[in-house]
Amino acid sequence: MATSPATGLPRWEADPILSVEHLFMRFGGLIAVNDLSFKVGRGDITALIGPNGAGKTTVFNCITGFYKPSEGRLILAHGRAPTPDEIAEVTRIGERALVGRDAGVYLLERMPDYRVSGEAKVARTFQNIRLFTGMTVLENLMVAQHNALMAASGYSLKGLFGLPGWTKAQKAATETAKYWLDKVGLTDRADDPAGDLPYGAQRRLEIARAMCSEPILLCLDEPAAGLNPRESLELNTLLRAIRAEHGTSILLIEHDMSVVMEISDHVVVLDYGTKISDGTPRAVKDDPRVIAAYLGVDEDAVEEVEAELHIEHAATGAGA
Ligand SMILES: Nc1ncnc2c1ncn2[C@@H]1O[C@H](COP(=O)(O)OP(=O)(O)OP(=O)(O)O)[C@@H](O)[C@H]1O
Repeated sequence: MATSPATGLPRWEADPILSVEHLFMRFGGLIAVNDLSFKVGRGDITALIGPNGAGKTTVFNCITGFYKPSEGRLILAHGRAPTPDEIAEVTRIGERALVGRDAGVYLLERMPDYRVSGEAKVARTFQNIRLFTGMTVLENLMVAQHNALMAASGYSLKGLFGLPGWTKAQKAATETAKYWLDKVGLTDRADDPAGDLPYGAQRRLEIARAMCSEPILLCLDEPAAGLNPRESLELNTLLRAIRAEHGTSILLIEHDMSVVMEISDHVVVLDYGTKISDGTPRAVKDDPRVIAAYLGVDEDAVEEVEAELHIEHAATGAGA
């Protein structure tokens, strides 16, 4: 387990980059997220797991500003860990962030999605791939840097006249795009439409696109979905490299247990919107509540139930 040398505590307790506090998300009468609290350690790979409909994507949507939570606080820390006084201060004054010289505290529940990505530096990918399929692979990575390029243009016509600040920013954006193309093994496909890439390559391109915005926290919604075993292994290597070489903290939703158990430092388990377990992969795997809710459904048991259902369907003439 990754622990803090100073305190011996797990990193997510000693130095959280994200603290989710008493998060609720209600859709009419449905409570999709129910008083959820957990922490994401700086530099950790944290997995959010749970059965279908447990509320994982809703949590992501709250963190990344796509949903405004019904209740709760989402504290993102830049630089050193903020003190409780700093957190209390930004909460009290009603601002979305308090940014000092060596630290910044961002309250994500107060920010729309474009500020979460642009200011708080939280990037995400989606369960269903959302690339610009008609644009080339390289263009997808340049579009991801639109914010930086617009800032360099002074939101004016500087770009059209090729002024030095703009030209420099454009060169830097191209270099960043080339770097990530190389990292995800897509340099030779740079000029092909993104929609022509095989599925696994599109998933890697999505991660590269998210990394072009230089996030401090990368949120990945089922990055291994639809990947074959070789591609899953490559994904593990890529995520480890992102963490090791860029110090980016990673929060991922994943159903593929080989990915979760292999690369996570910390696993948080949801069931019906409530946290049922939180700890190291090993601790969570052995937790009876998790076994009961999720991991414990072994294939034999599933097959038995399915067989029974088929017999019932046949007897009643119902179902396919
Ligand atoms: N926009 C919405 N409006 C109404 N209900 C919603 C909305 N988004 C999610 N839900 C409901 O909230 C619950 C949690 O859904 P969510 O997609 O977060 O689960 P999940 O754990 O990500 O599931 P999966 O693993 O299947 O993707 C579900 O009952 C879902 O139907």
